[in-house]
Amino acid sequence: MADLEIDVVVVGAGPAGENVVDRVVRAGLTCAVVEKHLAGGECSYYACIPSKALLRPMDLIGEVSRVPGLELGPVDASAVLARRDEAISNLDDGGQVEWINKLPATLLRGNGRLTGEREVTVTGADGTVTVVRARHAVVLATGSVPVVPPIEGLAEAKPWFSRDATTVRKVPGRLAVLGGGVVACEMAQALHSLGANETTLIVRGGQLLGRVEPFAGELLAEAFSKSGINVRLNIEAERVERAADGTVTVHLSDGSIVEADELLVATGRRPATKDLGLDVVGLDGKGPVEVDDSMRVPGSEWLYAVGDINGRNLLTHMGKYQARVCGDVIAARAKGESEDRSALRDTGDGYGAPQVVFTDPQVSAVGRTETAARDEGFDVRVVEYDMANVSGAYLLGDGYKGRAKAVVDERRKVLLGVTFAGPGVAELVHAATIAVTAEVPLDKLWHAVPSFPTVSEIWLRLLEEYGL
Ligand SMILES: Cc1cc2nc3c(=O)[nH]c(=O)nc-3n(C[C@H](O)[C@H](O)[C@H](O)COP(=O)(O)OP(=O)(O)OC[C@H]3O[C@@H](n4cnc5c(N)ncnc54)[C@H](O)[C@@H]3O)c2cc1C
Ligand SMILES: NC(=O)c1ccc[n+]([C@@H]2O[C@H](COP(=O)([O-])OP(=O)(O)OC[C@H]3O[C@@H](n4cnc5c(N)ncnc54)[C@H](O)[C@@H]3O)[C@@H](O)[C@H]2O)c1
Repeated sequence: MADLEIDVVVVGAGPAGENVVDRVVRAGLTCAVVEKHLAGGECSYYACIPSKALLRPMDLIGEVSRVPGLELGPVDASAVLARRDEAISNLDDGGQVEWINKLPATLLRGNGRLTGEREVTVTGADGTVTVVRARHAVVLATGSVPVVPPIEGLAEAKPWFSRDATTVRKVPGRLAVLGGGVVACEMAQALHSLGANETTLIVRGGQLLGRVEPFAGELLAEAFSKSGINVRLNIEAERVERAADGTVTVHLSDGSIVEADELLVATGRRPATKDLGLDVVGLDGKGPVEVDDSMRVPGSEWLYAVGDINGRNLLTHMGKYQARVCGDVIAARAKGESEDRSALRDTGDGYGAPQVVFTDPQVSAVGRTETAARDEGFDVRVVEYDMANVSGAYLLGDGYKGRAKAVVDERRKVLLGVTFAGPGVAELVHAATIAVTAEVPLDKLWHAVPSFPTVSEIWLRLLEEYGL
């Protein structure tokens, strides 16, 4: 016998979970959301928001240093950390709780676990157990957790993970970072700008940001080295130890060592499926929870998964997009409505989600890289352009360095992917997202005239390079 019967139960109140709640309640269904920590999830308190708050001063330092006549004062790290604290509401989720209550939806504090068909058992911090039964759907939105690589001595050395870096109280003078992906690059640069004077990245692969076009990683590596961040490529960490005085020593595969006050491990994330009761639906919980394009677990009539847990794209905006699809699908199915609407299927993940890396230079990209497009068998043509030659970019500051690359499907004359690297390119990517997802033919794109003198004139230059 359930303690609570409700239309929809969502496990995890991160951005993905909260958006499902929003959509199903708007559609007139009742909903309970289970959260074991803070309503708002990783993104609001430990990931996107604090990291971007810590990166913003570095962005401005870059801007100011590129314009003659402006003077850069010393960075007051404590003021930056205070603004970060404000941005994460001092780890208080009161605002989110109020929002959930107002929807209205029911927030159940505690650990959620599948315990039967359409059934979630919530165990509160005080041991209280509540059994909730969903009439229509259970949605898993528990996010992801950092991967801990199997390196000798690593766990004993008590390394930092992304949460420690984003909620930092005292910036370490010497920082070692394991990994060369997004978290590693963003947090290395943020902490370096706030006083981590000796920062070293230990990167297994041959480039930073291994999933984007190589030129973007190269531009970033160049900027890192110019600012004094040490990048060690093609190298493995073999052993880690922490001495009594707190110094962490990382022993590398070439016999050298890196000494630091803290070691940040940023080697990817895995879906948060531990103790979620996935065996109830015959899943082993070893990888992401696979879903179809309606976000439902194949073979189940009632179980859905959105956000990081399904492994499609570990990005807040894509988790929220999946949540909109999922919430609307659940509502349509509950009401017996037709599902013949494009908004009821996730196609956005398939095109390749847009992503911005908030480093200096920023990197923004959408769609396929050249390599991915070729591997998929497209008839590819590539155009590239040096963004320093765009008037709008030149006016942003002296020595502007940036590059853009477009991957064209020659058969259909549409864009398959676009990548920008350079200061301020975050805001360029949405135009690219529209062009790529809407498959705008290049000869139509030609008539979308960018304003002068904006950096957006890069679009004109790319099309001219193409031959229009
Ligand atoms: C340092 C860092 C920076 C990032 N920056 C960006 C960025 O700038 N832009 C971007 O798009 N993405 C960014 N990301 C990725 C982004 O944070 C995630 O994609 C996003 O948080 C995923 O949302 P989610 O709702 O799936 O999961 P989460 O945000 O992880 O939320 C899951 C929630 O479920 C709860 N939960 C877990 N298990 C249970 C359970 N059994 N019972 C009850 N509750 C449970 C958790 O406590 C949590 O609140 C960043 C990630 C990191 C690590
Ligand atoms: N601005 C943003 O949108 C943003 C910012 C931060 C994080 N995120 C998301 O969070 C997710 C996690 O980020 P991340 O940087 O942890 O993962 P990632 O997958 O981007 O990078 C992981 C890095 O660790 C390396 N690595 C993996 N195993 C290793 C090992 N055993 N030893 C040494 N190196 C190893 C990889 O080669 C890679 O360089 C990403 O998928 C990203 O989408 C997004």
